[in-house]
Parts: sequence; structure tokens; C-alpha cells
Amino acid sequence: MAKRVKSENKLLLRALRGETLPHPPIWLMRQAGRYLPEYMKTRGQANGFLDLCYTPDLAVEVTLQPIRRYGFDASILFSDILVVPHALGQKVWFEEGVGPKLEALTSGADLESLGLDGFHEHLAPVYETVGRLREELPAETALIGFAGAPWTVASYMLEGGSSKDFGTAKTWAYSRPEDFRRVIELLVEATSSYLIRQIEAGAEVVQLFDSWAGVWPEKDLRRWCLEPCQKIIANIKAVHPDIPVILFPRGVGLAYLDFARESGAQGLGLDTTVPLDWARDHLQSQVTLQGNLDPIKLVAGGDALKRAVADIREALAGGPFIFNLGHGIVPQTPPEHVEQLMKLVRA
Ligand SMILES: Cc1c2[nH]c(c1CCC(=O)O)Cc1[nH]c(c(CCC(=O)O)c1C)Cc1[nH]c(c(CCC(=O)O)c1C)Cc1[nH]c(c(C)c1CCC(=O)O)C2
Repeated sequence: MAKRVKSENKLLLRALRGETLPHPPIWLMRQAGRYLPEYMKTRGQANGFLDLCYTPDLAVEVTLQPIRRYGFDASILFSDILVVPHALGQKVWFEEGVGPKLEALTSGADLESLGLDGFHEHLAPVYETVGRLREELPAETALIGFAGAPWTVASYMLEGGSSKDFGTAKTWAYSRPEDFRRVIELLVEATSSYLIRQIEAGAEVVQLFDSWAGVWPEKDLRRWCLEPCQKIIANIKAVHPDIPVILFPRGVGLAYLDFARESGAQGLGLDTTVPLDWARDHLQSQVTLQGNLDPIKLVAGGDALKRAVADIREALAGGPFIFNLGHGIVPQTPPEHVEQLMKLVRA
């Protein structure tokens, strides 16, 4: 076995255990990606985006690029949330300039063609990437594994790609709740075992992205987002009780209270709209907070960035806190603004 640095003293792990640190650890959602010229170069060596995700040499390289450049406190596995439906047997592809496309499920009957047979074999390159990262990362850098939450992944499976109003997927839930439940339950099972395998390959923390949680009325939010995430977290904890989980239920407003109290996550990712003082007063006694710089302030840079970082630190860095964005980095971000951000957060 190659060297494996112990997790417990890494800043990210300390913050997730509830410690308040003199400087918050920092990493950024989508820290690897198109805003970096070296990413574009490596991506050009792959046969499309999914091939990049499934080729450990290339996936390790793009994961490490932002660590070399900026020295973030954590590294997130380079992959995508849509490898899960792909491994379940659905057709998934990425169109240049358009984004993800899937052969949409049209009825409960289409579910018969999906399943867990061959699931982990399909994802073996991802586990290999995780294992190699754990060996290659600097001793102080924590390794985060991830998956999409069931609803967010289901939305792509039912819409066939990105969506404006999630009308098709939500209509399934409202008109055919039993079929919709089967999709969610399959994803709870698949995602739990996918994350457990990532942990066994070397991930020290896992994050669940519920990027589209913010579109539901309250009872549906509980049923289709909070409860499935609770189940996944409980399944992970049953096997790996010491591995912290960060949940990012983007856009859920006041329901962040329920996610803080009931999800079982140690970390809660705040989207850009969450008021800082409210989060400090109502959430931070229960979970480590992560967030929530507007990614567009990172595009703007300068004084806007400086003030925003100061406001976030002033409100949240007095308790358990991880500095991050409120959603992923956008491709037009100037790499030197990330450098400016690192200096501001570590000053
Ligand atoms: C919804 C979602 C997806 N993927 C992801 C989410 C949840 C987070 C969020 O809300 O942003 C998560 C994701 N996707 C990617 C990562 C890698 C790790 C990292 O954060 O650095 C992670 C954690 C790489 C990626 N995933 C994708 C890219 C760009 C692909 C390219 O190189 O062209 C990257 C670097 C493509 C992708 N993948 C997805 C979409 C909608 C798109 C197209 C839009 C876009 O291009 O940003 C699905």
C-alpha cells in the first residue's frame, strides 16, 4: 500500500468535526474546469468529456491542476453526476456547446432496462482515479468524493438533459408518484453504494449535490430531496460512521433549517442567496457551513470580491466553516481572480 496520510489533521476534516479554525479551509465547487487553460489542453487529449471522466490518467491530471495552481485545502474528484445513470444503463452523452443529453425515460416500463448489474464494473475507472489521487495529493489536501442527489440526477434522466422548469420530471412526481418513487429508490441504492466504494477507494469526505432541490413545494421537497438524502447518508454511516458528508441542497431557502437538523450531514453547502447572519444564528450550531460566494463576484474580482469575502468571513468564520462558492465556478472566471480569492481568505 502506498502512503496514505491520515485524514484527521487536515483542515477540512477538522472543520467538519465542528472545529472553528483561525482561517477557514477553502475549496471551490467546479475548481477543475474550463476556466483553466491547462484543463482545456488535457480535455483535448480525451475523446469527449465522458472519456475524460473514465480515463484515470487524465481525470487524475485535471483533478490535480487546481491544487498545483492554488493549493486548495481540498481536492474534489474529477467526474460528473451523470456517470451514475450511465452506469445504470441509460444512454448519456455530452454535446459540445450544449451540455449533457440523455435518452429520457418515458414511463415506468423504461426503468426495466436500468439496474445495478455491472454498475461497479462500469465505474471502476472512477474508483481507480480516487485511489490514485489519494496517493498523489499533497499530505495536507483532503480528498472529496461526490455524487448527485437522487432528485437532481433523476431530473436529467427524465428530462433528457438540462431543463428550465423541470416540467416533465415534476409531472412524473405529481401524476405517477409510484413510478417516480421507483426512480428515486433506484438512485438511493445506486448512489449509496457508489459513495461507499469511493470511500473505500480513498475519499475522506463525500459531497451530495442537490443542485435543483430549490424547485419543490415544501412537502415534495421533503419527500423527494430531504428523505432520499437522509437515507443515503444513513446508508453511508452504517458502514463508515466516521466519514463526514456535505450536503448541498441548492435554493431551498428556509428549508435549510430542516436539512441542518434532519439530514444527518456534517456539512451544509449554502447557496449564494442564503443570508449570512441568519445562517450563523440558525444553522451553524448544528452543522459546519460551507459557502457561499456568488461565482459571478469571482468573475468581477476587485473590490466587489474583496468586500464579499470580508462579509462572509465576518459572519461565518467565527464557527465551523469552509469557504466555498454558492454554486460552481463559471468558465469565464479569470484564473488570477481565484489567486486573489486565495490571498483574501488566507490573509
Ligand atoms: C448538475 C451537475 C452536473 N455535474 C455536476 C453537477 C452538480 C453541481 C452543479 O450544480 O454545478 C457536478 C460536477 N461536474 C463536474 C465536477 C468535477 C469536479 C469539480 O468540481 O471540479 C462536478 C462536481 C465536472 C464537469 N461537468 C461538466 C463540465 C464541463 C464539461 C466540459 O469540459 O465541456 C465539467 C468540468 C459538464 C456538465 N455536467 C453537468 C452539466 C449540467 C454540465 C454542462 C454545463 C457545464 O458545462 O457547466 C451536470
